[in-house]
Amino acid sequence: MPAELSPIDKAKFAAARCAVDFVEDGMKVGLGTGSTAAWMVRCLAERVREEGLRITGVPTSTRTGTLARQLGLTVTTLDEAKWLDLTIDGADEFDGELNLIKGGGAALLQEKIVATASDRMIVIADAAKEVAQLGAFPLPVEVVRFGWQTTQRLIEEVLVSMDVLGRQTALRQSGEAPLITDEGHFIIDLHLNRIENPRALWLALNQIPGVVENGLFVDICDQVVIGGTDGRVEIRDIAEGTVREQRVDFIEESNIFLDID
Ligand SMILES: O=C[C@H](O)[C@H](O)[C@H](O)COP(=O)(O)O
Repeated sequence: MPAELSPIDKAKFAAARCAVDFVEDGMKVGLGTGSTAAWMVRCLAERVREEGLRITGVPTSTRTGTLARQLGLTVTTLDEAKWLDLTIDGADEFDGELNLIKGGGAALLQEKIVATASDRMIVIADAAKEVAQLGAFPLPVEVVRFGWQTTQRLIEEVLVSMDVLGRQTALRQSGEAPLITDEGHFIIDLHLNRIENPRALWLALNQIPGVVENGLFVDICDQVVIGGTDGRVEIRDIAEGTVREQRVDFIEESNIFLDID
């Protein structure tokens, strides 16, 4: 392993490397977005190269699609694949019930569609992503551009009516301009501090005209794989109620570490 790989990248790699072992020959796999998911795409590509695994990937963003193609993975659209065996993705936060906040990288809409169209969703994360209660990470809400300020006001009204603690909302920027998602929408980030009832908030936000989707994933994730900087990995399964530990080797000669930007 190159010396420049940071401890956090080691943890992300460990989680990703362990999770791709759940992928079997012939599977259709949802490919998440973000820095942890990028490790998963690299690990999957390595398994395809070395073991001749035949898998079809459905990317959840333009950038994941580009990376997957560059690494030689076969990718298709969700409409072509129709239904997936498994989706592996990162998260910004997860709680004890495996509710998630996602969308720090603005890919929440495609991520939620793809994860929902999968038999199973596995989240890969470093330990810092685990929280007792969701909400310290700003909750992203994807909104259509038309009338976005009205939508923002309606979101704030919902937060007041639900007695949510923090109520600051902000249009996400990309440099000087508003960030535009892959689907051509804006993102409004909600700075809430703490979310008492993720399910109620998820449903209430999605009732607002102009809201396309929000980054709360409730009852979608089945398993979380938590990577440690020393290669130790914990696998928690919510349905089975099990916790397992495993160890991942950092293989110095692996090609996987050579194409990191
Ligand atoms: O929109 C982005 C996604 O939801 C990511 O999976 C999430 O932000 C976690 O990203 P990272 O693995 O880079 O922390």
